[in-house]
Amino acid sequence: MSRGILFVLSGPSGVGKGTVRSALFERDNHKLIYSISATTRLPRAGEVDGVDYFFKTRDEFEAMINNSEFIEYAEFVGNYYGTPKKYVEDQLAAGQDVILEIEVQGAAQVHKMFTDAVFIFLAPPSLKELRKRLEGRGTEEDDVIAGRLETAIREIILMSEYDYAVINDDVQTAVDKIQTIIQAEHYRVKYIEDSLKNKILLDTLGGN
Ligand SMILES: Nc1ncnc2c1ncn2[C@@H]1O[C@H](COP(=O)(O)OP(=O)(O)OP(=O)(O)O)[C@@H](O)[C@H]1O
Ligand SMILES: Nc1nc2c(ncn2[C@@H]2O[C@H](COP(=O)(O)O)[C@@H](O)[C@H]2O)c(=O)[nH]1
Repeated sequence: MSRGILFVLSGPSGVGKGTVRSALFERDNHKLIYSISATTRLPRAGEVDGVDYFFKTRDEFEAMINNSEFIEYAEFVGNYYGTPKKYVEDQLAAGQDVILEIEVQGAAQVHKMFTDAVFIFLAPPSLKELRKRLEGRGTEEDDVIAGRLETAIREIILMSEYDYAVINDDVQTAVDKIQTIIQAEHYRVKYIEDSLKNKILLDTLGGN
């Protein structure tokens, strides 16, 4: 069985990564597995431990860092965020595609470790629209929104390091594009089974 493909969806806070991922999963019949991150951020209203995030204290998170339990982790506007290693590695080994929804420092760490991973940058149509989305979500105080917008400028500059860039103007259009990327990645020559290559060659030589 061939390994699954690791997809990394990154982009500034508030661009719509979670919204686009949920819409993608509604269409995808869960062929793609979402990796739930750990964070020291406090849960927002309605967020559930083990569904949205694994919510940790700073001490718990730092113990996980010391035990090498993360593929990557980063500090983002005052909180830790990280991707638990075991779940992702188990799913990939079982042939499942996995998607990470993470900020850019973490994506850069994944890039070093997983050379076959596919990196998609979700971009806002403009910084003005990004601010509108962050304010409209209403989950952060003004000072945190300001910190996230300041970070967004540095993140958008890094877009050129990614394999693909998708502008999230309209959610369904962004999902169409990401679905196309996922499908295309499966047609890479390196994923064609040797048995299929042999069959093509043998059929040709047999003259049938
Ligand atoms: N294409 C879009 N057009 C208009 N609003 C959008 C669009 N996509 C997402 N939104 C809205 O923008 C806000 C932020 O979206 P979302 O929470 O999915 O962003 P995010 O990138 O996952 O944020 P974070 O990184 O902070 O978790 C939400 O209120 C969402 O409804
Ligand atoms: N490097 C990582 N970044 C992560 C991870 N999980 C989420 N994130 C990103 O953090 C910011 C803030 O998230 P929020 O839920 O507080 O709005 C956002 O860009 C997320 O994508 C992770 O495991 N590693």
